[in-house]
Amino acid sequence: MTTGTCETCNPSTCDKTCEAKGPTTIPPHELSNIKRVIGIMSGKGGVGKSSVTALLAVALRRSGFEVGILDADITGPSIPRMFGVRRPPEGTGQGMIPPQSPKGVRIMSLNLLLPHEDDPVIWRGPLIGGAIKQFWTDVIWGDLDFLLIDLPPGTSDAPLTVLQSLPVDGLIIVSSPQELAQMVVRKAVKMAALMNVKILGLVENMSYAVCPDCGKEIYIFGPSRAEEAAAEAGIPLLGSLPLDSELTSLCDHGRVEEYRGPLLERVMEFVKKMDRQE
Ligand SMILES: Nc1ncnc2c1ncn2[C@@H]1O[C@H](COP(=O)(O)OP(=O)(O)OP(=O)(O)O)[C@@H](O)[C@H]1O
Repeated sequence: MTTGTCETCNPSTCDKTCEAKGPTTIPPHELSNIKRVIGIMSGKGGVGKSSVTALLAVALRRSGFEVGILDADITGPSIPRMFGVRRPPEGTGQGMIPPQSPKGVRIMSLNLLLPHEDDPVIWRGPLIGGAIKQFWTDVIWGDLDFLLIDLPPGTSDAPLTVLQSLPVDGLIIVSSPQELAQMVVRKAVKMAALMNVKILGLVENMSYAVCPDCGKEIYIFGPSRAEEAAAEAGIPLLGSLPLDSELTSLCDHGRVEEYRGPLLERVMEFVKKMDRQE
């Protein structure tokens, strides 16, 4: 790899540990003033990465922060649906103004540009990477305290584009209690290390269910491995989240901002832990 051109670099074989990463990050739109960029990543699909992104946005917004979500999960976008946002961004001569959720979270997702929400996006890697970069360079995010990036699962082209081209301040890794998910956490952690991106911590989602009658915690997928997985990967554990069918239902109906259940308090705690790390 030569300094300044890490676009085509393979970080797992590059011996320079991405020292070119700094110079190649691209500037945001000139009318965007973003204080912190946080990526939400998972080693594998379906562990609740988008739900954790949405809850983080809700928690931050309720704490009075200006928040945006860049949905980089181009082929499987779910953020607009969770927030009930269908309006496309407003195009101006200068760029795109992202639509806002009812509570004021600014959202940009490819789904907002498609004629129908269920139209598939059958794109190859370079096109996907190009779209993600445009959501950074061509979207007028305005003044944001936090831009959350919902990354596609795994360690493929799209997360690589984000980590190489956008100035990500920290990553949150979402996992579920199954052993397989732990193995892929280690992959995600190694990728972040290769890209020199700080990991803010691990969140174990769907860790347990709470019995509605007696309040007992039931470990459906077996005992939580969150502490063990975080220690093994050498990253802080932000916490474990229970299963809550109210969250599923509100996400399905575009009303995640109305959620007031137990996961939100936990996510508020992550936010405080993240702040203490700064
Ligand atoms: N803690 C939870 N309690 C109840 N339902 C949950 C929880 N976390 C996620 N879900 C539900 O599980 C499903 C998958 O979640 P989500 O879309 O957030 O996963 P993901 O990891 O982003 O998936 P993908 O890999 O497709 O991007 C959704 O229907 C969501 O509402």
